[in-house]
Amino acid sequence: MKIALIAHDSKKNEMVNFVIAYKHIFEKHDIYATGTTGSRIMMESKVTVNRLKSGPLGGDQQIGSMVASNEIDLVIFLRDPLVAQPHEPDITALLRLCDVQCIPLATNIATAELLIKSMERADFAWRDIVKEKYKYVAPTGTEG
Ligand SMILES: O=C(CO)COP(=O)(O)O
Repeated sequence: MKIALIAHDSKKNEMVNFVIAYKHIFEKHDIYATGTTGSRIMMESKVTVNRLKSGPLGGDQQIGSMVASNEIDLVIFLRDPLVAQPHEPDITALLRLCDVQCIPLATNIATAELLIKSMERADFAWRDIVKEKYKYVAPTGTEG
């Protein structure tokens, strides 16, 4: 499965500790993360991460694009609900796309734990069926 991990600054320690605690699960999956979150996770947990751009520089939109193509199976986005972000429209768009595509989304650590434990139990097997059904096929005749 492909898991996206994103954390705002005040939640980055929580995210790193979460990945360390469930390292045995995260190691079995493809992890994608926004820039700074990804660096912290890689440095402190040694879990391999596909790092995208930093959130405010387009990282949330990169993950949103993967969600729109139904490529991401789980999004864990530890948001800071008390601090306004300069890229709030990108954040809202990503959350909206998760709902559009019915992608499991955790925005706090309590839900993240429930979802990661359910992934360990293979409760996410339905995602393989959905991905196959809605596989993105690039339109033809658009090149050049
Ligand atoms: O801003 C973010 C999500 O909106 C997170 O980005 P970073 O992981 O680069 O800090």
